[in-house]
Amino acid sequence: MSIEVKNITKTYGEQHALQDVSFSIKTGEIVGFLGPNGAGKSTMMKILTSYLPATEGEALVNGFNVSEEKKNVQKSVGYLPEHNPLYLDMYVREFLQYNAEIYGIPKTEIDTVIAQTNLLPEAHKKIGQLSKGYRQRVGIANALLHNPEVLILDEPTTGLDPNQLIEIRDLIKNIGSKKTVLLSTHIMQEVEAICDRVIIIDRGVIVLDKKLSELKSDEKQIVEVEFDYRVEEVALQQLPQVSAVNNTVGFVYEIYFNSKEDMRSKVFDFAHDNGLKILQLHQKNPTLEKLFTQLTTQK
Ligand SMILES: Nc1ncnc2c1ncn2[C@@H]1O[C@H](COP(=O)(O)OP(=O)(O)OP(=O)(O)O)[C@@H](O)[C@H]1O
Repeated sequence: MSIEVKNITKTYGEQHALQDVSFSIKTGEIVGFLGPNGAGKSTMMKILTSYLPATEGEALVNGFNVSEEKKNVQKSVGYLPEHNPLYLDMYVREFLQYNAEIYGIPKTEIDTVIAQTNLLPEAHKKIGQLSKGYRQRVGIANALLHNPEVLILDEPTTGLDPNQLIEIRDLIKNIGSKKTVLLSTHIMQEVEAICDRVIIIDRGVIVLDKKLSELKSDEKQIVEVEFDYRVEEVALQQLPQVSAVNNTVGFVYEIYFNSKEDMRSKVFDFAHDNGLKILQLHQKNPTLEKLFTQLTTQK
């Protein structure tokens, strides 16, 4: 096991941030830690990186106890905190070099992580001059410097534009093929795009822990599409096996299909036949959406 959490409770004064939380993550898994604001995601991640002590319970990372073997835990974990702390006046390479020196990491690793995170075209710039997406890459490169077995990423894609979002998701997926990854998010699509498994937490309590493959609905799917122009909902309802169409915002539509087959190609053909351009197109898992709403809505 890469991560083992056993009955962790964390209180801040009167505030119960985590209550009797247990889960384990196998080596090589990419797990999404999903929950609404204030659910306890960052608190759990800080405990797993030995940054915060738990009030009760025990956690092991890479076999090391987070409260008793902090050094070994930190060697095993790469951590990207929620507000990615960077020195904006430093150049990318200088920043990575600075951190490598502090932790006694050979200089050769700098080129490795720059290549791994596709930072090379921006590596000569000051961090303050980089886009948010590239700053996230610097944060991830920094987390990878000591070649840790486990990566803990706290909301790695918050605030990114759609292109950067796709790039960072691809990067995490790629890294996840070699390492164990725990990433927090409050975006369901994120989990579907990147993760093997989802753990949903709400008000400090785990309310669901399942593999995504177990959650996939066989008969239903939602296709979310953004066109470059307005489309009548009735026109989309003519697509095969449509049960409902919902214009969520602007030219973005959710199309509910009763079908096992991937219906994105049908939506693509529809756009082509009607002279429309597709700006975004993806499938959503109605089961996960429904579960998230059911499990995290204030009772
Ligand atoms: N240092 C602190 N002192 C007091 N309360 C805190 C502290 N840090 C977090 N909390 C509280 O603990 C709860 C869990 O917070 P946490 O930041 O872990 O949630 P989160 O799921 O990461 O939220 P978000 O998605 O908004 O980042 C919240 O109610 C928060 O206000």
